Amino acid sequence: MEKKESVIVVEALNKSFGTNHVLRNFSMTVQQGENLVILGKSGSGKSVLIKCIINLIEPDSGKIIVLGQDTSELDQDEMDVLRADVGFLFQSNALYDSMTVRENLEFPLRRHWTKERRQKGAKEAVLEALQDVGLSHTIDMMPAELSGGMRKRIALARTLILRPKVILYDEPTTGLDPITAREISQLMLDVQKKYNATSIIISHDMNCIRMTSNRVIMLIDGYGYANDTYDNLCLSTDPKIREFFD
Ligand SMILES: Nc1ncnc2c1ncn2[C@@H]1O[C@H](COP(=O)(O)OP(=O)(O)OP(=O)(O)O)[C@@H](O)[C@H]1O
Repeated sequence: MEKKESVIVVEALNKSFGTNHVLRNFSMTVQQGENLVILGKSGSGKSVLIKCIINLIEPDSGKIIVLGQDTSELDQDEMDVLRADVGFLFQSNALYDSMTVRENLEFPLRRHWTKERRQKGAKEAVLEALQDVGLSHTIDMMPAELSGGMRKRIALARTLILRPKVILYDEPTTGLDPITAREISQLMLDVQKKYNATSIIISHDMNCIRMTSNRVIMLIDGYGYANDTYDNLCLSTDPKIREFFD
């Protein structure tokens, strides 16, 4: 089998808040081009894990390597550079309501691109990102004029505009109707294919997980309880796993 590069490595991660031991010796590896789903009950520590990976929360112990760099060794500037390679799709979408779609998409370029690069490439970058999510016609619209599914697509376009090597999806289909949720899942697959991006997806939506995952890690009591494909987990008779699939 082809040996792929590890894009994210988490080793023996521990994180507690007082007596609440959220992550206990948690380890995982995400390979280049892979869509990895983290599945766990509410409060199981999925968001804490993602926040540790992008250094928004400091772990108590353990090691996190993102794109070959040990995040604990990076200063603020180096972390900012790394964050440009790690796109985050927030559950809330986090679009700016007072800006048009175009301005929302230009926003990350202001922070991460030089002025010269912006002047040369911003227009094309916005157009391509909108094309990727099938919403070129919304360029001059305001977020309030868009449906929930369209806002999610625009938020994804804004994530894609910096061509991230890694995309972190936080419950990408929550709050959407089943048909729109399916369209977003398909779009996530299209993005994986087009950009060969590596993704971590936090989700409870079993349809989304079935469609998008190459592998699923189940986070239970702070441990990586199971680590397998959706299809294999589906066949498991373990009651803790069945809880999610029945
Ligand atoms: N900054 C914080 N301070 C104290 N406790 C926190 C903090 N952030 C998270 N926690 C606690 O860590 C635990 C895991 O929270 P987390 O948000 O990671 O859960 P989750 O699996 O993402 O849940 P959900 O699916 O509901 O979003 C919870 O008990 C939460 O109260």
